[in-house]
Amino acid sequence: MELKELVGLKAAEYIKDGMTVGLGTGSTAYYFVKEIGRRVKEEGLNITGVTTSVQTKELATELGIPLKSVDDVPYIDITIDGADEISEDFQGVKGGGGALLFEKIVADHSKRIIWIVDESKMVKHLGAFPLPVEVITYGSICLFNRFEAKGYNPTFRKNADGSLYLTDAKNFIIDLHIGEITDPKALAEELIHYTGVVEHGLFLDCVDTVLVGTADGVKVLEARD
Ligand SMILES: O=C(CO)[C@H](O)[C@H](O)COP(=O)(O)O
Repeated sequence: MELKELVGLKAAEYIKDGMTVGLGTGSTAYYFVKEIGRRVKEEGLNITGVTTSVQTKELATELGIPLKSVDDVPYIDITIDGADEISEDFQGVKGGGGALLFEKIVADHSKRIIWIVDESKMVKHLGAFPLPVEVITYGSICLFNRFEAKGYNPTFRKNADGSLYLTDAKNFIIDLHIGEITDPKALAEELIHYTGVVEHGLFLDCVDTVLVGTADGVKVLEARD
């Protein structure tokens, strides 16, 4: 079994009847959502899902998982999502799949967050993976130029056909190729203050548990210990 599937199935064990569950986005979260769909159908699992992207909403709907908008629940009990990089001190980069904005809104509304990754995502310091920044389309070239002047090596995210990628909220993504991020908190603070930046992919001090798929099985890392 693929490591992504292994952690996706393991994560589903954390879901109990009656929970409101944040459903993440990406190829790892896919296996989790599929398993939740199976349990809803075959075992009568009674949960309410809150999705983090149009892609996950379509999958969850197809699987028959009851859904609500994040605006219609008082809180989310637990959110299971993927990540692109997780540092030794449990800071994360997300948004490789383009869903960082909705993922962060759902994360902010969640009592517990579990990230599911294969071991290739666990790093000493963040920065090998490009850092996504979601920006409104108006003025995005001005922002791009400012990032370039800062030495952040920006690139506009594009689709396979070369057109500019649009997020679910109809914004652009500028990926920053910064290299090692020595002070993620300072960078997060800087990025969010550029006019036109909607959100960035630094997810700091938010994860509770990380499930890491390894060749020897799933490792459970508690971030708050
Ligand atoms: O943040 C994300 C989407 O915006 C994903 O969780 C992240 O990109 C990991 O995806 P995958 O499990 O496919 O590697």
